Amino acid sequence: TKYTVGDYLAERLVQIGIRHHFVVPGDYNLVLLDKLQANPNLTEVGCANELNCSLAAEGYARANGVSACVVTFSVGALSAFNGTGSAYAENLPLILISGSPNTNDASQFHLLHHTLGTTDYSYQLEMAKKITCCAVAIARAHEAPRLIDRAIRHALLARKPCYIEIPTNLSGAECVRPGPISAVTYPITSDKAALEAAANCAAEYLSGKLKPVILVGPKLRRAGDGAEEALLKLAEAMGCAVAVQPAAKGMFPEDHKQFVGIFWGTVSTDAADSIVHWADALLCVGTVFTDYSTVGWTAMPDIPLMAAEMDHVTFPGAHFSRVRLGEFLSHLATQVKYNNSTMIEYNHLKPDPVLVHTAAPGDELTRKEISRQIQALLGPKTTLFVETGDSWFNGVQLKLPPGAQFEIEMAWGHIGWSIPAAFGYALRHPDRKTIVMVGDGSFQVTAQEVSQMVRFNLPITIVLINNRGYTIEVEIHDGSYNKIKNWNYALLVQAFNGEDGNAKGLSAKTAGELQDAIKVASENTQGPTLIECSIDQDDCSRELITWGHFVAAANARPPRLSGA
Ligand SMILES: C/C(NCc1cnc(C)nc1N)=C(/S)[C@H](O)COP(=O)(O)OP(=O)(O)O
Ligand SMILES: [Mg+2]
Repeated sequence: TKYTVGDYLAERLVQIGIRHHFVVPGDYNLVLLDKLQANPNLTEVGCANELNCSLAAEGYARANGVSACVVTFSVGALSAFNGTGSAYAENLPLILISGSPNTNDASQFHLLHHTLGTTDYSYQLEMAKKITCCAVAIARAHEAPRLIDRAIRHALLARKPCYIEIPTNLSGAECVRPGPISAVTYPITSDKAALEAAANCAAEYLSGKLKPVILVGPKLRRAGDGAEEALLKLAEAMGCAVAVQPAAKGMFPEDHKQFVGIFWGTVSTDAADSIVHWADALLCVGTVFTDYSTVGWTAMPDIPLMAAEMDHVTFPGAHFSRVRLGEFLSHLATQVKYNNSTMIEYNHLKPDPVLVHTAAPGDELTRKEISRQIQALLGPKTTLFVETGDSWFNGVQLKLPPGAQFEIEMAWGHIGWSIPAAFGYALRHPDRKTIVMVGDGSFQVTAQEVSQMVRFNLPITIVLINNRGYTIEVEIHDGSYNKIKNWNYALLVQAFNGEDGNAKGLSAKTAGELQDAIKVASENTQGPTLIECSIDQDDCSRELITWGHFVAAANARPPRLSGA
């Protein structure tokens, strides 16, 4: 049989480490789906809609490093653009692949289904260019190898999504076999001279400081190439305090003696903000300072920052290009002087462990009791997904034991992300126990994907916190729009079982009922277990209220008058 464009794409996806591809079929991509399915190393994963499909691919990329989402033209792709936006904001190489019209239609001025009803079908590619690092449309089969390789290479290098558009009559067209995958995957290494100079200059800069602190951000993990291990080496070579941004929780071991907590301004944990504000040098590694991570700009560090990024390093008086993060951190670790002044100070100021109250079984369920019981679930093989909402704050406060992982979507912040994303992640990590903390409002956005967890028998535990509405929004700015129709969430999940599923849907109103439900969940190894936890609608974290206050203030800044 002939080797085709679809076979080429399938082989490239497998060569870069993809084993599952997320799809919603449509008549523009059916031949392509056949070709992908024909590759024995790919498992096709159907999703209920393209928003969830793209978010499942986003979650898969967190586990696998790269992912693929295959949709049909326009009606599919425009929804998948949302998960693609998430991959862009969260620095994940998601490969968005869309079927498109037959190559003969444009020149015949045909009006087509699934389009805007004009004869110009180029709008999708133009839109994709804005939300990916590389967007290509294959017009003739012989261009496919060059364009597919280019898009995938850009995505892997930039840790950003890419877009590949394949006309419905080209997926089955003849194509040559791919060349060595190294041409697509080989990274751009540091320039040797720049690496040397950057490490020496940085060591010099730090040696002139009395109180250096390391602040870890979410791009540390996204940089790959051993950056997390290199950071550990550097931290131990310096002996300084290491604080972590909320979106980077889990990227530095929380049982490490130099871990000083999550730095999130006035809603930091473990007084991390005190030691960050005490520092006279802040080595920011892969950090992202947004309005949300700086609590409405109230927590923007006020000293000049030293920033080690994925491919460059800057600090007062210096900039070094083409210096890869992992290599830079490793090299700097051999040059820096030991200076544990910030750990000495931190050990004076760190707060004593707080006594966590254990509710009696008959006590009405509270947010704190839910957190206490989830804390007890965390272990070396667990991964906790925390959804946008008060789950961010409740999740960030939890302590990660060695090996426990944490996933949050704090840059894009699409409510509902956690359900499809946890599904995609768990497919790639069947060896781990995936737990989701999700609010009622978020769950309503993407609930359908629980049915894929059923289909793939994934024992994901979903802790649904039902506080009757959009509480985070209530705290930022309340209104009638923050009320939602309540569902019977436990019953809904049982409905997803159809005639053969193993999902369990439970509800808990007391501490004892939650304890019992968690036991059922831990024993349900053949499917997802959703536990609906009802709490008072005003039972939210103090951090949410404080953070919401400052974010609302930042949103309310008056427009700058022209010329003012
Ligand atoms: C509506 C919205 N954000 C606005 C928003 C709207 N649409 C999308 C896709 N993403 C968003 N973040 C948010 S955070 C809700 O409070 C979430 O409610 P819920 O899941 O119930 O969590 P909490 O009750 O803890 O807030
Ligand atoms: Mg809610």
